[in-house]
Amino acid sequence: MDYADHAAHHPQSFWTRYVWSQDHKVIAVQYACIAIAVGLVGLVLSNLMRLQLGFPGQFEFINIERYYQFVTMHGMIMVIYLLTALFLGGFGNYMIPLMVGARDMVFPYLNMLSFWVYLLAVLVLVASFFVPGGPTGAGWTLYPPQAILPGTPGHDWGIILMLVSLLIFIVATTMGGLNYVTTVLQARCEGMTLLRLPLTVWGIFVATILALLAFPALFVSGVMMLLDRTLGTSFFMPALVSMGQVTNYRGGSPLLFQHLFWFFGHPEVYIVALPAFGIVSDLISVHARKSIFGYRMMVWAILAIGVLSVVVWAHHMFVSGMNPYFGFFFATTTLVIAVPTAIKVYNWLLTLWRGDIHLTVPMLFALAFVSTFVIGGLTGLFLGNVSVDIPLSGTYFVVAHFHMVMGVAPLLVVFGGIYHWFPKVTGRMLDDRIGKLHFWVTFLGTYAIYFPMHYLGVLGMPRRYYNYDNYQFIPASAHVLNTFITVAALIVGVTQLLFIFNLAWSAVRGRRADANPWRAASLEWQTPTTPPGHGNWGPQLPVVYRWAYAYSVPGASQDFIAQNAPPAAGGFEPEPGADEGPTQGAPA
Ligand code: HEM
Ligand code: HEM
Ligand SMILES: [Cu+2]
Repeated sequence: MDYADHAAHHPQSFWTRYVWSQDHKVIAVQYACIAIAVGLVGLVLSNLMRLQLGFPGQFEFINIERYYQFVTMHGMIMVIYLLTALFLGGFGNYMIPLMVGARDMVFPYLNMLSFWVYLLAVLVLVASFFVPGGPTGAGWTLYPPQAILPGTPGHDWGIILMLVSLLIFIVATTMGGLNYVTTVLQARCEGMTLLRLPLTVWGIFVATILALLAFPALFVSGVMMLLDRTLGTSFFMPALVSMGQVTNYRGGSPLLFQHLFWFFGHPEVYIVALPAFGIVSDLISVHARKSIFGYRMMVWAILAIGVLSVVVWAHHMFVSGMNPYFGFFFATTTLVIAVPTAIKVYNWLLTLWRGDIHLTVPMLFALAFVSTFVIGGLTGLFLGNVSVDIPLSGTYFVVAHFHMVMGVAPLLVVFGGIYHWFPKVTGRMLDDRIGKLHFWVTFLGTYAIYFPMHYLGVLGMPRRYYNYDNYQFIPASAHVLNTFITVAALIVGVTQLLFIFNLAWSAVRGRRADANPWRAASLEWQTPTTPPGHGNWGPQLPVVYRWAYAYSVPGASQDFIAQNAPPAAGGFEPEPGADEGPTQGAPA
C-alpha cells in the first residue's frame, strides 16, 4: 500500500482520529491511559491492604471480606489489566510499527477492536465492585473449589464477572497479538532483517507468541469454571460438603484447574518480563552510548526463556502433593531458566562496562530494574528447589519474590520507557526534576517495602492473612516491620501521583523536545515529523542498512549512526561470530 492510499483509507474527523482511531499510535495511547487508570485502582487497593496490615483493626471499613477482595482485585489488576495490557497494547502498539519501519499494524481495524474490547473487559472487572456481594475474594489464582463456594466473598456475582472479564480480555489480547506477530513478520521495511530488530521488538514479539499460546489455557479453564458456577457442571469440583450442605458436585478435579491456571500463569510472568527485558536493553544501550553486548545471545536468550517458560508451570504446585519425580522435573526445568536469564544480566552489565553512562531518568529506571530483577531472581532460585520451597510456600517470602521480580522490576521499566519515549509521543519532554524525585522515592521505597518481607516470610508469616495478632510464632518485631512497610508503601503510593501529574503537565506545558533528544539510532526516532504523523514515514518508507546499536562508532561524525543512514556512514552490525566489542563496526 503506498502513502496516498494509506492517508486516504479512512476519513480524518476528530472522532476517527482520536476516538475510533485505527492508527496504532493513538490506540497505543488509549491502551496506556486505561491501563494506567486501572493500575491506579490496583495501587489504591494495595495501600488499603497495607493499612490493615500495618495498623490492624484501625480502619473499620477494611473488614475480612473486603481484605480478600482487595488482595484478589489488586493481584489480577496489576498482572493482567495493567502490566500485560501496557506492555503489549501500549508499548507493543506504539513501538512495533515505528521500530520495524511500517506505516501501521497489518490489521488496523482489528487493532482498534482490540482496544475497545479491552476497555469492555476493564469495565466488566470494575463493575464487580458494584454488584451484590462485591468482587471475588478468591485470590488472583482463583482456585476452585473455594472460588465458587459460599463463604468466599463475591461467590455469587463477583466470580462470574471476574471470569467473564478475563474471557473478554483474552479476546482483546488475541486480536492485538495476531497483529503484533504478523506485523513483525510481514511489515518490516527494506533492509530490516530479523537480526536487525531492536531488542524491544524481540521481547514484545516473543511475549506475544507466549500470550497467544498461554491465554487459551486460561480461557478454557475460565469457561469451565463459569459452567461449574452457573450450570452446576463438575469440571473442577469434587464431591464435597460446604457449610454443612452436601453439594451437587462430584468427580471434578481442583488440581486440573491448578495445572491449567499455571500453564497460563507461569508464561504470563514472562509475558510481562520479556518486553521489560527488551526495553531495558535498548534503554541501557542508548543511555550508555554503547552497542548492546552480545546482541545475538540476547535474542537467543529471549527465545530460550520463552520456550522454557512453558515447561516449568508446576513449580507453583510443589505443595499440592504431586509425585516427587514431577517435583524433580519441574525443579530442574525451573532452575535451567536461570541460565539464559543470567546471560541477559551479564550482557546488560557488559554493555554498561566502560560505557559513557548518562544518568538520565530513563537510565536510572533501567539500572534500578537490573538491581531489583537480580534480587527477585535470586529468591526465585531458592523457591525453585522443592525442599526449600515447601516451608517457604505460602509465606511472605513468595510475596516478596514476586513483587520484586514481577511487580516492581517491570514497572520500573514501564516508567523508564515512558520517560524515554514520551518526547516521541507528545513532542515534549517530561520534567526532569519531578522524574528524579519520582525515581528515588520509588526505588528506595521498593527496597524498604520488600526487603523486610523476605525476613517476615522466613519467620513463617503466611500470605493472604487479614490479621497477624495472637499467633505465637510471629514475634512482636514483625508488627513493627509491618507498620514500617505500610508507611513506606503509602509514601511510594502517593509519589506515583507526582508521576501522573508529570505526564499531564508535561504533555501540555513540557519543554519542547528535539526530534531525537537521546540521540538514539533505532528507527522510531528517525520519522520525518515528531510526533509522527498518520502513516509514520511521509511519502517514502525508510530503508535500513544496519542494526539498531551503532553507538560510538570510531570515525563517525556523530556518536550514533541511525539505522537508515546511508551505507557510507558505516556502523554495521558485527559479522556472525565476530567479537562484539563496544566499538565494532565495518570500515566505512
Ligand atoms: C530464575 C528465576 C525464577 C525462579 C527459579 C522462580 C521460582 C518461583 C517459584 C518456585 C515460585 C513458587 C513459590 C511458591 O508459591 O511456593 C515462584 C512464584 C512466583 N514467581 Fe517466580 N521464579 C523466577 C523468576 C520469576 C520471574 C522473572 C517472575 C516474573 C516476572 C516471577 C513471578 C512469580 C510470581 C508472580 C509468583 C507467585 C505467584 C503466586 O503464587 O501468586 N518469577 N517463583
Ligand atoms: C506499592 C506497590 C505494591 C504494594 C504495596 C503491594 C502490596 C501487596 C499486598 C499487601 C498484597 C497482599 C499480601 C497478602 O495478604 O497475601 C499483594 C499481593 C499481590 N500483589 Fe502487590 N503490591 C504492590 C504492587 C504490585 C504490582 C506492581 C504487582 C504486579 C505484578 C503486584 C502483584 C501482586 C499479586 C499478584 C499479589 C497476589 C494476590 C493474591 O495473593 O491473590 N503488586 N500486594
Ligand atoms: Cu512460575
